[in-house]
Amino acid sequence: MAGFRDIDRALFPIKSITSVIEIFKHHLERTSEPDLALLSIIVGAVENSLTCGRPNAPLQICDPIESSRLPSLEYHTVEVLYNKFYAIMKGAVDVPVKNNAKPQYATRELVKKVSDAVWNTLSRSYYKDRAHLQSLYSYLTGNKLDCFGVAFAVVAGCQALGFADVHLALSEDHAWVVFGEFSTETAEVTWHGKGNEDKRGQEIGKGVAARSWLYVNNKPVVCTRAMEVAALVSAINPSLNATHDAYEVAYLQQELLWLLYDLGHLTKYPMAIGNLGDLEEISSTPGRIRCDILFREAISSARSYYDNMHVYPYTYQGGYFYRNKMYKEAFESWANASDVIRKYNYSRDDEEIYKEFLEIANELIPHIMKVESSGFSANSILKKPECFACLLRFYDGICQWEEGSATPVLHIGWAKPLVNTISKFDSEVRAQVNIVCESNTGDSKYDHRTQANGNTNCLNNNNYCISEKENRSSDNELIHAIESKVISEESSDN
Ligand SMILES: CC1(C)CN=C(N2CCN(c3ncnc4sc(CCF)cc34)CC2)S1
Repeated sequence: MAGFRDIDRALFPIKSITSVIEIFKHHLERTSEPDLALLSIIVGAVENSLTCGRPNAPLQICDPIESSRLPSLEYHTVEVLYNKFYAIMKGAVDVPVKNNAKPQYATRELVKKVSDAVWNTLSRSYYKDRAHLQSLYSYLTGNKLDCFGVAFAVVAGCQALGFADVHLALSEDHAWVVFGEFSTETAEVTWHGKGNEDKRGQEIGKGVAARSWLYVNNKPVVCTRAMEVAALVSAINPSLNATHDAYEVAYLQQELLWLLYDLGHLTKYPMAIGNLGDLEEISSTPGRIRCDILFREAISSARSYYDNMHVYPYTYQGGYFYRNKMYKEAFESWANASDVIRKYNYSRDDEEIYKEFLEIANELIPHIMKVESSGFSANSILKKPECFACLLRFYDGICQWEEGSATPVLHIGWAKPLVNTISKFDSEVRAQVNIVCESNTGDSKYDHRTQANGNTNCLNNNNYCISEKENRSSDNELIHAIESKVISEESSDN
């Protein structure tokens, strides 16, 4: 088999987390390209045995990493699964072999056939959002995959068939493939969300779909083979249940992410850096950079390589500040996240990021206001105009997200916490927020019609800009405008 080399064989049977890391090291450092199917089967087997295993297995008191509760993973077990995967792929596509030379680039037809091969071997009905359905181990032993897992399996299948041009493309909530001589062809290979007809085989949205956050304005993470390994490592799920993680699985994920980080394979992968930051916040690795630095690196990666069109790097950072009671900094991260989403039109495929902003606006910020207004301190954020400015920028971004969208974002549930939050700042604090107006900046999302008022709403920390024509001279008018929206909606609701 392509995947198995003597060195791999020598590392079996796998009895420890350390030997899994050795196999990844070998594939990443000493092979032309890492074998996605082999690595996914191995981590899937390890994750399965430590998170879905027998609940009352005798808890051995032992070194959790060297001789963990891991039942030893035999070479034969992995070999059988690997051969099964290869047979499914080989059977699905009779790769035309002309004068013994297989075509070197994949075609849309081939990609669709591989996607069909995976699709048609999945269980008829299962809970798609369940944990531990992301690996080829889950696919080959249980015929179950989540939506990311299907996309990954297609790329691993194309690799097994010898098509080195097929790569995984990742947005913040969807996955597809790129292929062809210049990686310019794109194809849907999996489903997205609930109750949506899948678009498998079609190229990625050019039209109105392209303006939605789901396709990140055509700035997806286009993976190399090593970044595909980073994606399968990011998809490792250490959850034992709703409240506990299997610490050996979390340790394995953290060590593998550091290995990929040191080899430079996370440089263009903001979410993987963010995942590593989350793991480091829980349990920091001695001698490694701090988690807050990692969150900053994720943001600069998104700004450098993806035109700052990704939201999650700012919500990784905002979540960290919030958990560590650094509320002023959290407001700034969330305002920066809002500056990203304002550039998009809201579409019904964007539920995940909608829920993210809803939780920030209606749970996290109100919680901060509650704790800040209970204790009296001169250092309170309620005394800081820059905090008020960040909040206005945060809300303004969501308002602009809604503007020009076919689907509304805001409803009465948003307005009450919003008014409640804004009115916690005294007028002399609010008055210190400098309201200035700037002209239209950057290419507008209103597909190049000038906006009704000819200006873009924009705001940075020390000035809040509203469109001149509306010219709300003070934010009191803003509050009255919002309150009147609340009242009018309440009356229409009754
Ligand atoms: C700030 C947060 C709420 C914390 N975790 C977040 N995520 C957890 C990890 N996520 C991811 N991490 C690595 N790679 C990918 S590719 C992808 C789209 C489906 F394929 C998601 C995702 C998604 C985002 S965002």
